[in-house]
Amino acid sequence: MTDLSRETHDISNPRGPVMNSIRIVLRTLIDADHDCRDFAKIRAYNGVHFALAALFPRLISKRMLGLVLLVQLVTAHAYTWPSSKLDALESLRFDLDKHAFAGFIRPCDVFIFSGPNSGRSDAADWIRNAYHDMATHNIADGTGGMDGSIRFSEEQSRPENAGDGFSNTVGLLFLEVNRYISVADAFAIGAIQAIENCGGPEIAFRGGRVDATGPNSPGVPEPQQDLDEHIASFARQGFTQSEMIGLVACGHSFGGVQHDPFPDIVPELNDPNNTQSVQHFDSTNVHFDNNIATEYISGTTQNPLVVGFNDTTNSDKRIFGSDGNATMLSFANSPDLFASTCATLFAKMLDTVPSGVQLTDVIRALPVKPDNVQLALDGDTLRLSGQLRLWNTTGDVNRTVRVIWDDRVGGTHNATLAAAQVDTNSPRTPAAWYSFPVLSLDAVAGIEIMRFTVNGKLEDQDGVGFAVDDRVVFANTSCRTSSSSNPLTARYDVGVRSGVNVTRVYLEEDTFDDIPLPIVVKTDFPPTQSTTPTSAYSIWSTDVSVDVTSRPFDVIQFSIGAEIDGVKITDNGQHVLTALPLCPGAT
Ligand code: HEM
Repeated sequence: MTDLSRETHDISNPRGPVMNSIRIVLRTLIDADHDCRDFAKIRAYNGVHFALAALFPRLISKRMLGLVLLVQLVTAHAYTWPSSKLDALESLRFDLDKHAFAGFIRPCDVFIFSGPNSGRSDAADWIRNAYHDMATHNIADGTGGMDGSIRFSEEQSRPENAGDGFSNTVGLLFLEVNRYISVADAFAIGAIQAIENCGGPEIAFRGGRVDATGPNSPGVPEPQQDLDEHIASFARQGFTQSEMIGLVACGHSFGGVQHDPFPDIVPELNDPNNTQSVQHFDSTNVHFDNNIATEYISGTTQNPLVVGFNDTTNSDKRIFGSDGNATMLSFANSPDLFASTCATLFAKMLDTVPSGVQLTDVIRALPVKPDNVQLALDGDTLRLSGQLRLWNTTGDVNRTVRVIWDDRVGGTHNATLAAAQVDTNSPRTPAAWYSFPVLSLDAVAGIEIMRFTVNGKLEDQDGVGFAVDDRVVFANTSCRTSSSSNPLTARYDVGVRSGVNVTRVYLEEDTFDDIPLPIVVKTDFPPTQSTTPTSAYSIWSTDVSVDVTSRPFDVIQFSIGAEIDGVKITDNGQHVLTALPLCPGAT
């Protein structure tokens, strides 16, 4: 029997209650490197061709350039499902309703750390959090940037990071961190969702930020610094003076300055509708709009960094006025210009990463996306379950959606999906969800590829299809070996397809190390085929025992991983231990 509590790193309560709660969220690892597209290579390839074309126009045919352009267009718009990392990033980026953090920014004035009327909002905290994470960047030496370093208490305790907005943000956004979603990617998506969900423009998102393992050098601008210091600070971060004006105005479309961390800027307001005494930057502090500029230009602004009683800390006044108000005037005159400028600047801010970090292309929503597709072995049958998302589609009771799948022996089968729900709450784009019926597949025939039809129109990823891996699957004979609540004990069974070169099978448990960074703890299955083999699969089994004394809030769940021909795969499943049935005879 494998004692997971001993095999696991000692992660018991490394960072207090927040870390305890984040460990509830368990998902999958960087092992999925086999299915990550190599964007670096594609970009390098394209770059070389364009450079050659510029130098030797006759050598590179128009046709070839057209091909390169096409490759760029395609890679900028979609990726091929499945890709564990891109699927997870795409989901967090677009499926707001599927993720816990939607409730923290919807409606936009939610501030879950206090009752209503606090004057604060999670949305404003998340935007400021992203800026302060990025603002340590040094364009000269490539250090700092969006790398999640603001999660370290050493960084949070610096005067430049005054207030509890960062610890609040880290606590909430860590809920979405896992082997596929770095802390910094979660911070970036959190800021994007806050902005888009609260009236802001659509912001291009690239994934792949790499988390720092310790705090960065200080470098976030502070209000008492003078204009030259701010221009120099933004230049060090990689922003021109006019970009500085824009980015500050865009960020300060949300939130305000609190009395508590900034008593020299904002007095106690003694307002029951603003219990944390926040003097807001504009009159629409939980909504993105150009009021930050119109109120500034019209002279009605109450922005505490413009009309604060202490002129030393009126940094927005100095910054906004540093080009004779030209930029702010243009923003005041055009909400569209303000929105498009902010979309560009926010994206630049979020894409400012330490040198060497290679971000993906902009991640766009897949028009047709299977979700949570799972296979489970049940005797001689494979049970296929899952969902399908149709993007940018409203509910239509008359729509017929079918799944078609090819098995391994030349057969083709199909079934109709049931309409499940329509998400209309995404900031802009509705999505219709469909559920697979319980599908029983002959285990010997297995499954290779799915396709879908929507009202008869074929959706098959341009002929590639949607691949399903039936080589190593969870087996429904898995069960709890005792009803004890501590330790929790179970036997996990996995079906390994006959004839497949499987060198290793293991349970994966997503958790965090002491840094904290997401890790996957693996528990190997002994390479024996102990229980009755089905005609198509042999069964590998392992016992687990988990001492939950130090992790009372954790959901103990595992995914199934394996190495086949030296390549790691995972089912990305969430096989919850307490959801397993009791084994026959167990008490
Ligand atoms: C010279 C540059 C900047 C200075 C001196 C500055 C200063 C400040 C100060 C003193 C606060 C009050 C914080 C609190 O009370 O908790 C604040 C809030 C905020 N800042 Fe800035 N800021 C700057 C640039 C930016 C930028 C570039 C962004 C984003 C793009 C940004 C986004 C925010 C947001 C969203 C808040 C509101 C936070 C909340 O209400 O919880 N700031 N800023």
